Amino acid sequence: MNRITWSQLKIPIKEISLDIILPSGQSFRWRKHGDEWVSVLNELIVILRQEEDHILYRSIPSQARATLTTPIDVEHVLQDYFNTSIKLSKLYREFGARDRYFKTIAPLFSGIRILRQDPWETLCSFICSTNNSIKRITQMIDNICLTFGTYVATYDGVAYYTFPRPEDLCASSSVVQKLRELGFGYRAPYVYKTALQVHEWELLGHELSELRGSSYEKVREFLMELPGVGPKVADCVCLMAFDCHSSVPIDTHMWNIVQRRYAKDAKIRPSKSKTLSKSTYDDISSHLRGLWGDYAGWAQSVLFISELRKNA
Ligand SMILES: Nc1nc2[nH]c(O)nc2c(=O)[nH]1
Repeated sequence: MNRITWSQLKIPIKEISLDIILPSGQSFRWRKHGDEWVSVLNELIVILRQEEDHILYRSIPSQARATLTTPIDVEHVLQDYFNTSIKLSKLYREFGARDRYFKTIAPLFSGIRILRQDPWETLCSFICSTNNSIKRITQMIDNICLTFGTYVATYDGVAYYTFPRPEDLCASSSVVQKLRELGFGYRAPYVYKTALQVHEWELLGHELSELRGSSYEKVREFLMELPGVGPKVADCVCLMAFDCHSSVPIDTHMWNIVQRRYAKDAKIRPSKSKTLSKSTYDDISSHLRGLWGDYAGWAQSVLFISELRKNA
């Protein structure tokens, strides 16, 4: 019997649709149990249930933390994670006024917002995302948490773990072999070497989150120095963890949309190739940034998800 009480986060469904956002490739750690979404944030199991005018939430602290005195302000954690200070209906109106195609798509996909995720978890997850499906990435992320993370608690018969920190993933080079066994393939050494570099940077007294507030160009340049991080991975991480709201990632879904809808205006020649040259990538990305403005990455997400669902 579960006696944890529910609290309310005041945000209507048109501002946030959990059923659209949480399984759509921004985070790979949310699980649906009946009508509840469950994950781990800040070492807490967080349980969400969407209602028309608000989200109901409750949490279970990690067993290791249960005896600590300062309780975590879960409402604040969720407001931060869901970027609730950003008003989505206003953004949708602005995108619609700038872009006729967006205006036709938007009514079918309301409530799509960008999550503000932990930088390390996002970086590591998107290194795993190259040439990969959401289902497989989710499986890999489950495996890495189970093997290298710390146990939080069990809810509804499922054990939840934290996402491993960089130091957990670079303790020894045998990590690479273990990651390969967990299905990471050629991405295994990238995860290990990136963990090593980030950990060394942390030992110098830095943390990834200190890059929040830096320009998009600076954050992107930093990320692209890391093993396994190309333009698309860097742009996703910029957008979903570093507050670079104008970042526009271009993958095969976006490339398909661009060829159908934006190629003429962006002066992009159609191509059957699935891979983009650096200059085509940059041209498309900066054209869409110019079209949609400072929150271009939020508009990208609506179109990305519309294409994802079309191909599902
Ligand atoms: N909103 C977006 N989510 C994504 N997941 C993923 O793998 N790529 C993307 C993306 O471009 N946008």
